[in-house]
Amino acid sequence: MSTTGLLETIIRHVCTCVADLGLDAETEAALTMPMRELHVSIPVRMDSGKIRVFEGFRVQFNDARGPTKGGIRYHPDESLESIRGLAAIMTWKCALLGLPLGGAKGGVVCNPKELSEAELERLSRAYIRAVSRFIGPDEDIPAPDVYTNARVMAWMMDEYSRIAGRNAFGAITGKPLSVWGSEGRVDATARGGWYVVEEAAKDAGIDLARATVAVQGFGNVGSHAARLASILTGAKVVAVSDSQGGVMNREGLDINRLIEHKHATGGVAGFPGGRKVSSADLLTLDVDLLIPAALENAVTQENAGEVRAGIVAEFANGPVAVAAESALEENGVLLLPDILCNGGGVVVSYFEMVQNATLDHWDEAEVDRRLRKQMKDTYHSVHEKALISGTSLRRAAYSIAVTNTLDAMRTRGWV
Ligand SMILES: NC(=O)C1=CN([C@@H]2O[C@H](COP(=O)(O)OP(=O)(O)OC[C@H]3O[C@@H](n4cnc5c(N)ncnc54)[C@H](O)[C@@H]3O)[C@@H](O)[C@H]2O)C=CC1
Ligand SMILES: O=C(O)CCC(=O)C(=O)O
Repeated sequence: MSTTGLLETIIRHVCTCVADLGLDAETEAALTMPMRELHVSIPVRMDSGKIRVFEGFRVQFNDARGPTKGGIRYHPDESLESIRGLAAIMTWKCALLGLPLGGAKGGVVCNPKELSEAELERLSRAYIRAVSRFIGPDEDIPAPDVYTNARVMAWMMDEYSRIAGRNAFGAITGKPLSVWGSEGRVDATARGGWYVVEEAAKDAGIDLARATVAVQGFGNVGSHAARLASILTGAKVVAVSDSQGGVMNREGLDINRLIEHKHATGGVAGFPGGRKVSSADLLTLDVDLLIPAALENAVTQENAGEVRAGIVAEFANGPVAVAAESALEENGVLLLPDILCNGGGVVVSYFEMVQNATLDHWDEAEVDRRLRKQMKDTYHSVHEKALISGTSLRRAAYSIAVTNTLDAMRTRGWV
């Protein structure tokens, strides 16, 4: 899965809106250029005693609607270009969901699987030192993304607090509960995605209780998506994969046992309750619902024609390349766009910010009630817009997001 081309994809989506809304070239430039980019070198002392210098990024794409928000990725193939694209996605996601936030994303070029726990902690703290002047509860609030988690967020919050000289819990979200993370953040992206899928399936006349599901990616988003499938909807997960390989079982996979297997062995491959399937073949299995929950560009022009699922729900960011969309559309595949479908993570991150700012703590039922309403309401506003304008859900979602952002930019006198 290539991470290149993501920004071009997002720019194409925005430019379609610019044309739909009849905007001029200067406004298009203001909507497609990142506001600020940090490109940092991060020296870290390794366990061997030697210094290794890592490359890191933080892109703050647009803050017209509020402080910028978005995760931090640790990945060997990370690049400024892909972080730009992901920061742009965050801008449109927050605007679509009506959050008082702009969009950002960060990344470090590294392979966390090759780092010891102590090296990972030193790297995470050093990254925060490198970007600390540009982030903060009122400026830009990082969160977890690919190959980072609540543990990493705790180190980052602690390092930021040391620099600030005070407890700054609200500087980072996705933290552990002991340092005022929010209930429900850990599975919020997957849960929010299912709330969108539930509504879309109803509108499409699909009975999820009889549906089969394939999930690509078995990390935070993918494993919770697989676990919640039967709990929330009764749907049966028949295939999952991660970076090491995949497993399938037409009778349904036992997801709790699969999670145990992944903890014990490091991957889903070799799970005794199913047979082998490659991550690429999983995408074209005969299932009702395909959930790409790994990296960008999983569905491309090359394999889009072979996708047999009736619904593709983008739980990952940018998993369907722009060039693949027409083939999916021609085959009648209903595509649920990322800025709608995976917004549950940032919604509960926003709830975490609100709780931190007001020294409050909401219970899990309260978080879930608010998340469910926000996701379902947003789906319906996108669906209604798509019906009225006769466009895809993606185009309708971008239209709402760009209009909301543009309203703030115009009101502030930027364009
Ligand atoms: N964590 C969050 O709250 C949110 C994450 N996302 C997006 O969801 C996606 C997944 O993120 P997380 O689950 O947080 O990351 P993660 O690091 O927890 O999991 C990533 C998973 O993808 C797998 N993977 C990597 N390459 C693969 C390949 N070629 N084939 C199959 N699986 C592969 C990894 O093995 C791992 O299981 C990303 O696009 C991320 O940006 C979106 C919204 C929020
Ligand atoms: O929770 C957050 O603030 C950001 C989540 C994120 O990175 C994403 O939605 O892609």
